[in-house]
Amino acid sequence: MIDQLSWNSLSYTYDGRTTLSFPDGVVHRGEMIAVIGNSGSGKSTWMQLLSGILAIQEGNILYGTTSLLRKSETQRDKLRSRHIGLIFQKNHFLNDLSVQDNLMLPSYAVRQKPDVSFITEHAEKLSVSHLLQSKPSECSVGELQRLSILRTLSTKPSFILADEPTSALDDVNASAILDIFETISKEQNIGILIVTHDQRVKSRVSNTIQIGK
Ligand SMILES: Nc1ncnc2c1ncn2[C@@H]1O[C@H](COP(=O)(O)OP(=O)(O)OP(=O)(O)O)[C@@H](O)[C@H]1O
Repeated sequence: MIDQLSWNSLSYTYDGRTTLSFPDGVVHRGEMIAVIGNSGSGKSTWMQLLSGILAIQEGNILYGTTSLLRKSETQRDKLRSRHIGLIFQKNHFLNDLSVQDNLMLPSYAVRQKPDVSFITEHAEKLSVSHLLQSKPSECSVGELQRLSILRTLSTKPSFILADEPTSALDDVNASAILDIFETISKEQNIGILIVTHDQRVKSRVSNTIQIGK
């Protein structure tokens, strides 16, 4: 378990040309923050750095007191799977499998036995328990977004990094997703970082980090 995620003096250069610099930040478990920036400002790059998908070029990232600096890709993958849950804008579900089987895949990926009672209990809380035997293709966009939150929760992360989780949703569904994040952060003491250009998120978080101008 780690209590905080922090990063400092972070910058990243693509092809020796485009240099992106990021403001320093720290997020604690139980907090919910927004990372806001215009298109092209570097939000995806920042998210990939924080989650260890990209290697650090400049600066440092700490999971608790463990630095990602000079860690191999395999070491970063391990740290990510232990501490971080990722939610992407496009939900990647396998349509040949039931929703429930999809929800169990992350546990198999880290060689753990899926916690079926956790999935059942949280499916109830997220109002998706009636979908567990359905195919992902039979679910709505809002339902898939709630299912992807459940899939991430099943790995019991300390922090969740969510990429534009509300941008494709109408006001009602966006508000429902933000309600769920708020409950998760409080009840399960998870730090939630929402990467977005959706201004609706700003009023719902305790802190906003602006990337770019
Ligand atoms: N693989 C890459 N190679 C070269 N340049 C890249 C690469 N990925 C991103 N960039 C550049 O880095 C800058 C930031 O891109 P990034 O995708 O991080 O921004 P973003 O804020 O997530 O944008 P959006 O909101 O449009 O998804 C852009 O100018 C982009 O063209």
